[in-house]
Amino acid sequence: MIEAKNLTKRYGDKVAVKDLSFTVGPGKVTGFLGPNGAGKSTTMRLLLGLDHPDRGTATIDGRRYRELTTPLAVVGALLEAKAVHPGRTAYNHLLCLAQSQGIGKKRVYEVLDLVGLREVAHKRAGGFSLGMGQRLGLAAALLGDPAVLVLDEPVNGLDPEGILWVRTFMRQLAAEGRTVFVSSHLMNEMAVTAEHLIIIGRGSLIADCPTQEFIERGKKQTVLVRSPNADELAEAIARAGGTVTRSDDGELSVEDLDATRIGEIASAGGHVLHEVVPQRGTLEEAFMALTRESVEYAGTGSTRDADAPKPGGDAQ
Ligand SMILES: Nc1ncnc2c1ncn2[C@@H]1O[C@H](COP(=O)(O)OP(=O)(O)OP(=O)(O)O)[C@@H](O)[C@H]1O
Repeated sequence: MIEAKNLTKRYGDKVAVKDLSFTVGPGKVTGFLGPNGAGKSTTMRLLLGLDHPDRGTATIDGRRYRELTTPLAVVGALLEAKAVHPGRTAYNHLLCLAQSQGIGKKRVYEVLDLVGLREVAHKRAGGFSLGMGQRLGLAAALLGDPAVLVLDEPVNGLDPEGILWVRTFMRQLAAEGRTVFVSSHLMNEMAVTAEHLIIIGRGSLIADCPTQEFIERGKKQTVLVRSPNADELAEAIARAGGTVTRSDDGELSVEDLDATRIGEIASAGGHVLHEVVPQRGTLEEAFMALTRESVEYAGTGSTRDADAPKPGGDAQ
């Protein structure tokens, strides 16, 4: 279990994280989302004892990182893909980490198997692809068999096969009962990977809820209806309380009634239906709607600031 309580961190005049409180529970993947500069990396650094909060606490299983005597056995972290000496073999890299905390060789081979790197264990990590580097990072995070994993952008830059592998692996780790806390800019990816979301903007909490609930909150649900009897059907739907918008090609967009009810109305009136399709919003739409206010440099239209948000730029 991860807990942030009134976490606040300033860099000079800049408040990177502001009175942020949340908990991340076990058994599911929790996504950590926010626009550029929202404070995600700072929060993860505070959690992992790499920086100190000005106020508040960040704890893992009730203890601050620096209070952990064998941190690898409590929390595994993946912060940067290539934080490995390029001349070192995968095996030696893991062995050095393991030995620093009294973990044996057997576990090194176990984690190499877990991430599918056993065959290249004695190859230099410098020659690894990005995907192999991520696998090695995950192997390192798992060395102490921790119940908590903190992963910063684990699928960034990976090809579809690599993304699928990391997604499946994270879900598997969560299914084993671990707490998996993962930051990402890839909305579509988070929508299918994370069961729960913690969303921040300008260092403050915007949402802490199940992914599905967040998507539904972001967009009013509509149902697309096609029928050769569109006029009569539109009237019947309106009489039943639906709000109907008709497009030029005769397609109906219905709010305030669900697809089942629309099917019943059509059937009762003897109207032929060609299509009844619930239109679900995407996580990206919900995210854009809810974080618009929180984007640091919104609306400047400027390309001068490297930190400026990239609306829609994270779509896959
Ligand atoms: N060491 C630092 N010194 C000064 N300002 C910092 C430092 N680290 C972060 N900041 C500022 O704090 C804010 C939050 O940054 P942070 O990197 O935590 O955001 P983020 O959500 O991880 O963003 P991104 O998605 O772009 O990585 C930003 O405005 C950033 O410029």
